[in-house]
Amino acid sequence: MPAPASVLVLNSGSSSIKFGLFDISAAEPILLCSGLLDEHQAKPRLVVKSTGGHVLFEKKREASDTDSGHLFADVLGFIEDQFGKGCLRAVGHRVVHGGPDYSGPVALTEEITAKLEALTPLAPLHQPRCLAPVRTIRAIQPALAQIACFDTAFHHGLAPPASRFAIPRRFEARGLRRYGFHGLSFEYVAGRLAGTAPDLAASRTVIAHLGNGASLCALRDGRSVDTTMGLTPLDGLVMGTRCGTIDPGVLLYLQQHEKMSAEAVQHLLYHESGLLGVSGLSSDMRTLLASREAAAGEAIDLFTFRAAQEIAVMSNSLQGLDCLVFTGGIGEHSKEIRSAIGERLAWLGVRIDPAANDAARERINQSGSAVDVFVIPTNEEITIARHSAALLRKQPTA
Ligand SMILES: Nc1ncnc2c1ncn2[C@@H]1O[C@H](COP(=O)(O)OP(=O)(O)O)[C@@H](O)[C@H]1O
Ligand SMILES: CC(=O)OP(=O)(O)O
Ligand SMILES: [Mg+2]
Repeated sequence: MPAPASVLVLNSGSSSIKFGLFDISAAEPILLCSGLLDEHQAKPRLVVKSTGGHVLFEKKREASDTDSGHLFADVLGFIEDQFGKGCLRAVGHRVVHGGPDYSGPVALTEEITAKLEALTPLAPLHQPRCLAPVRTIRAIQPALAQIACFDTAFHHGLAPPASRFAIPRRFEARGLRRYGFHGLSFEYVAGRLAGTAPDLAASRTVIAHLGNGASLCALRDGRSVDTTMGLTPLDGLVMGTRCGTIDPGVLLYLQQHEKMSAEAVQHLLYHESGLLGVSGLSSDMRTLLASREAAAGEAIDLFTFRAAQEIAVMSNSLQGLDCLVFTGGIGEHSKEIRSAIGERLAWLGVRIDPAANDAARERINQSGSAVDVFVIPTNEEITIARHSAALLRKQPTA
């Protein structure tokens, strides 16, 4: 049997690397196998599984393997062995920041890769992790097409005042504005919502992507009109290790009075803050939920307080709230967090049904709730596969 035309999708998040291999010979990509490297684990391993859940390939990440480059070389080797030489048509990458220029996927040339690498200061936790595999794969298979799909693209239509910062206008001309992230996730979830509840497709919807990184998107007619992340993925909600929205005076204080360098402040806000900083224990919500320590409870409390607060802000941008959707590692798996956020939003008419919430059903609101509430597992990988396949059809030599 000839090897199926396929696309390898890489989704490099802040705490995990996910990948999927998709057969793209039909109109809708079909998953052939998937992999995960969860960096919350003490000894991270890349585990590749068949769609039936069988482990096909396992690889320990070496301590020296800081950018996971060798893992991708192994993954390419595994794909050739398992699915045949020449089946790969392209690698589709999640690239977190697309800057002002990209409103959709793009075939990665050397020039574009360098331009995206230059955006590293705007997403220091993600951009190098997303782009390192591009260089590794180019070194191994220079002729293989590589395609970037951006977190920022879904929010490209954001307009003032939502996109504007209250700083002198000359900085806006230099690109300092709200870009927003998690767009591949919001795009997928909005599509699923439209399929599941077509009457809600045009409604005033807030999608809460709650993972290690966390952000909200306010959607009207399925399009992003506001979002909590800004120029960088540091803004908005409390995250695993990121602070979210903070008085900018804190940054000045740290530099001027604590005598911290800009690099030290950056490290503090991206790597040592959020759930980890407040709990002093862990960035992993599972660990905090299982802990009896008071500081763990306080970190969870701040997380749900800020999430509910920002959902109210997004509802104001929409002038009301018809539908709330939870997604991301925490949003999909934690009934406790969904319930706590729902309780804080009771004044907005959110009523979560405890039994439906416990069972993580797709719809979890009570029948009398003014707001429809859903849990929709995200799938950034298939979104990237769809975009990559579409670009290959348009530009077969991509
Ligand atoms: N069963 C669970 N209960 C609570 N939190 C969970 C559960 N499973 C996963 N999580 C949380 O999801 C987070 C990872 O989310 P995910 O969206 O996969 O991360 P990333 O931002 O790296 O893509 C972890 O930090 C973990 O705290
Ligand atoms: C943009 C972002 O924060 O992504 P992640 O949640 O994967 O870290
Ligand atoms: Mg993610």
